[in-house]
Amino acid sequence: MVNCPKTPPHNINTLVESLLYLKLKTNKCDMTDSSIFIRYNMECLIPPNCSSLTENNGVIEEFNTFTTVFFVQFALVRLIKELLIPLITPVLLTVICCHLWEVYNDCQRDSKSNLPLPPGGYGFPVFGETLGFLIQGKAFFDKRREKFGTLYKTHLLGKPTIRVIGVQNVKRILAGENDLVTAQWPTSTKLLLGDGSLTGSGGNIHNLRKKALFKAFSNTALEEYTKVVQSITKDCIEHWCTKRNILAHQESKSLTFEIACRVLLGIKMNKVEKTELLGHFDTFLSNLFSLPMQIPGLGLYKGLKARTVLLNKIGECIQKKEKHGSCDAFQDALSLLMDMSGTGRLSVTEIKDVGLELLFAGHETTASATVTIILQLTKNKDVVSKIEEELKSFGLSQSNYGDLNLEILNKMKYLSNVVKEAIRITPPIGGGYRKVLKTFEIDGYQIPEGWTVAYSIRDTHELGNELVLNPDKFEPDRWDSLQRRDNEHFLAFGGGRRGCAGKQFALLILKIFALEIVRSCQWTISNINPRMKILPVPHPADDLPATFTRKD
Ligand code: HEM
Repeated sequence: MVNCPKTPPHNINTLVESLLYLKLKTNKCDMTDSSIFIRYNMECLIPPNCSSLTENNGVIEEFNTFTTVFFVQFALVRLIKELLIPLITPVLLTVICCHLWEVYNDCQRDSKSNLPLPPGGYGFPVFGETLGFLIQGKAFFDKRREKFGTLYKTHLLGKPTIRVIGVQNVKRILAGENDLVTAQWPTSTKLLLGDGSLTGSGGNIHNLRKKALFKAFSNTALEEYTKVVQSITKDCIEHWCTKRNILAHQESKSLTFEIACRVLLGIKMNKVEKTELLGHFDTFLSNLFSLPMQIPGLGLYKGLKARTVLLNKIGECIQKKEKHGSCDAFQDALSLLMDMSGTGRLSVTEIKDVGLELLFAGHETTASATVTIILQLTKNKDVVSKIEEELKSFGLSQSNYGDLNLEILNKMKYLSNVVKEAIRITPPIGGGYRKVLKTFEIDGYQIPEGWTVAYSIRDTHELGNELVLNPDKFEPDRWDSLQRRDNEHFLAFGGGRRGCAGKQFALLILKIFALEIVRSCQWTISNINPRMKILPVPHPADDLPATFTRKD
């Protein structure tokens, strides 16, 4: 028999301790013999007036169950202490923080308004739903549209944001510039485009800068640009046919970058210079929507470095023009802007920022649209045939036909419809951001002062309406019947005071591109339903491998 401790154990812990102590320290007790083990414990536990252990088999059995329960409990307590608490605590803390984050953001509503905030959520503290947006792209917005409808709250790029979809509501925001809303791009976009840009300005300053741009996109200027755009496009398509196998998206970017550099800034480059500059531009563009933190290695930091290189290049162009004038037979947009600065309207810093903005606004957007044109013409052979017919009717089917001009291009209605339908079905710019100047109401919800409102072109076009039926179908002919009610369903160029400054120039580039590929080459695409990425502009994830050959 083992000596009992002087005082019998009173509770679970002491009992377990004594059992373990026994197990580990005394060799007198054979642990495989449970009866000795139980007997020892019973002797320690049973009250002194209890007769003999052997006479209390029922008690022993009861105690047997009792110790089993103890051990199970003991194991459970250890499991909870050592495994679950370290795991559960962070999850619990995250849930609490997210809840507080929701409450904090909801408190930013306009308390003077009785209207509720739209449905939706703000994601994780500080980051909001930005990471989901950057990682999932279009699927992020699709899921929310499905869940919350055409008006919802979110937290993007450091700001509580309300996303608005639908022609009428979007038009209300576009028309409300300077009254209900003002331009508000994410901090990263603002820093990268600069204070001197149109995007970064509001009120009178914005009006002045925009007026200065009118001259760069007047009909006279566009007529001059037509020849240059056509010549660059023809050379480029010729090069595609010689090369045969191309990555259509990469090549389109190279084409529109060359057009933008040449026509907008008057920069002529060799292949090496172009590749180098395009590399900087890609870095600049891919970081336009990044977290607002200037930390080495992060997007914004890289984007700002690329911006410096690009601004230096534009600065060189300005200096050259100041010394030697324009080296081209035509006046590029930068020269026209510099003319305006002669009258004291734009400073050199503004011209540089606007120059960079034009390069940004005019090159990726049109590259995205040219890829859509290639893709849609591949899928819709009947559309190609109709363009060919129209070219024939204008006597333009031969690829060696001389210079195009603005008048002919404007007369080609079917070609215009094709271009328009391409940017309806895949709008190069998905939408815009604004800051709310005073609280207003949409569909019974408040859009609070100080918040960001993001209007969506892409979702609105995708949804269609009673006039735009079958919105996922590529139907250039739909514009014949809708022509006069254009702005009721076509938002690709935005609208109001902040509508696209380069709209006519963009249409010019795209019409010339569609015309030249249809009349001079044939092509095939290996994957006609590529996965699409939406940032910075929509483009196929595989860059659209294609094979081009000359028609003749
Ligand atoms: C298919 C091609 C293009 C599309 C779909 C497009 C679309 C847009 C949209 C939707 C906006 C308004 C953004 C907002 O509401 O905040 C905009 C603004 C602007 N676009 Fe375009 N754009 C295209 C091509 C161009 C080109 C070629 C240029 C010039 C070279 C250009 C220059 C601008 C400028 C300067 C603004 C700012 C206007 C302002 O803030 O007042 N865009 N564009």
